[in-house]
Amino acid sequence: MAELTKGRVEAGRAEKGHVEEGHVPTVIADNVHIVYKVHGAGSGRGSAVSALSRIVRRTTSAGTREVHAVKGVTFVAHEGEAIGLIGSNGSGKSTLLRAIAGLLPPASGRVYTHGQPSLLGVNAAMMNDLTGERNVVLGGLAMGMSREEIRERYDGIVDFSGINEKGAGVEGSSISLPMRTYSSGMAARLRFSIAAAKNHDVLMIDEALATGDRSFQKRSEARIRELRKEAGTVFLVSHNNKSIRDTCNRVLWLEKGELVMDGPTDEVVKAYEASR
Ligand SMILES: Nc1ncnc2c1ncn2[C@@H]1O[C@H](COP(=O)(O)OP(=O)(O)OP(=O)(O)O)[C@@H](O)[C@H]1O
Repeated sequence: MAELTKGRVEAGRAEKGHVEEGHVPTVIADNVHIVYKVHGAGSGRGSAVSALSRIVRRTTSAGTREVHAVKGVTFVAHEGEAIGLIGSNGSGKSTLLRAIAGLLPPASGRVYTHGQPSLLGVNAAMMNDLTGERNVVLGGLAMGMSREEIRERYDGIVDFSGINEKGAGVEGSSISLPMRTYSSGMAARLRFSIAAAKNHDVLMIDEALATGDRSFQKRSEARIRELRKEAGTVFLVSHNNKSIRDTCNRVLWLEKGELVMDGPTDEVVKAYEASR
């Protein structure tokens, strides 16, 4: 399996003066293929007895199956773009996002990124037994903020999340309660708020907006627009076409791991909706 090549797009930076404003590349995916190897596929293959017998017979697992999740995807993302990823269930959206974040090595092809991409998933780790307050600090540190920056932005993060608002759950200051007492929506809001407090070169969001209520979604969409203005690139995976239309200026449409269409939001979403 080829190594993931994550080079900085120095060329884009170095030649910034020569590159048309707003066209500095931040992510280049060059014919990226991602293959999962699933061990223990097939009936009985996953049992301890069959694993032991394979060790004794020194055979490699006959039950290993490959899932070719992303097939030859190529695109260039630029500063200031918000790119939506759409497609049916299992079309490879999350896999492509994880590959851009450097969490999955391509079987072939390359991903070049400028700066450190941050993946904000609905499953981003939070410490359930710690209070929301402590999680803001830890999450901020994990995102690369200094303690000073976290102190400065703390109130903004909590206000943005709306965690302390009446009706968000427990009345009063929920931020001082352990995370395990939060609903999944409240936890997702806090995660988004922490990540959105920082300016990112490349921010990737996987369905995080789907969990908040409408007013939180509006705030999040506005913040994504701001992040774009601050010269970042935002990727958004969502099944909510409205969210994609309201937030993204460009859309990549994947089906069965292949890039079907790449273009302005309106055109691609229309074609996608017409195909269903
Ligand atoms: N960890 C894994 N191991 C093996 N196969 C996987 C793994 N994760 C995803 N897949 C497979 O890869 C393909 C693409 O999955 P992926 O989660 O990227 O799709 P998606 O477009 O994000 O789907 P959804 O819209 O349902 O979230 C699917 O066939 C899926 O079964």
